[in-house]
Amino acid sequence: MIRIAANLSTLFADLPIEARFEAAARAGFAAVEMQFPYAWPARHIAALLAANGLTLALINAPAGDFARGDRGLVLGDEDAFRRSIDQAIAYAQATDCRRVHVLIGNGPPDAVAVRRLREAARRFSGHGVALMLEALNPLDQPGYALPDLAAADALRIAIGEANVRLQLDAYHLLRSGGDPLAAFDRLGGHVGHIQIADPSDRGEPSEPVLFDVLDTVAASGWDGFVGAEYNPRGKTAAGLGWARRYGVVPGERTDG
Ligand SMILES: O=C(O)[C@@H](O)C(=O)CO
Ligand SMILES: [Mg+2]
Repeated sequence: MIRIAANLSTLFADLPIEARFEAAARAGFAAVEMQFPYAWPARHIAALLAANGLTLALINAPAGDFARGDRGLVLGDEDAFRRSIDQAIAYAQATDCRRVHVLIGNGPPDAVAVRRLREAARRFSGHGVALMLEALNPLDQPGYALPDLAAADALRIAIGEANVRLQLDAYHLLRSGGDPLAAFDRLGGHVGHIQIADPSDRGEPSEPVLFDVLDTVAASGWDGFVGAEYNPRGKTAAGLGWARRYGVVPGERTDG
């Protein structure tokens, strides 16, 4: 059975953080992910996970000031990047989270970026954490270092550490004309996390290709999590019908 994780930065986002965890558990999720948990102490997040019987599948490392246009710290000041990795490790340890997405920044990843990411991956490895690389589509995120999965995979290979994995976000791929099924077929062995949203408006999954992706991934025996990283068109709980066939059913939780 495929494991769907509620992205608590986008789902139930109208609720205070404590209520988001409760609502995810009540809706039938056994796992959650968070883009940036850093506004809350790590021990608070850990307590919310424990109280609601949830696994934290993925967090992002701090990526700078999103509102100002930052999309990662790898290409910037070395100390700021190191501090972001320190903070990500502290949160991953406190919450037993095994995947940390490191956003790169705007501009092509150069040799310095490769070296910094290799050091970060080695540090993550000591804590049982995988370093995730995700492509962000150029329509929404012009200038981002990894505009497609091929660029993310090239960077993975250049870094050359076994715990560097791809984060296949079907929304980003579809939005820029990519084919997530072909991508999974080609690179599935290196994919450590998947995310979905409808390509039309980043809302609830409705395009048939997304269900083809989920069914193909489930049939393949791939054992990661699929993050529901979308912006609900209405109340989150009312839009979760799509997830029932993947085991997200109120009152019928399976283990994350
Ligand atoms: O798809 C996205 O935008 C996210 O997965 C992300 O981590 C950047 O915030
Ligand atoms: Mg994503």
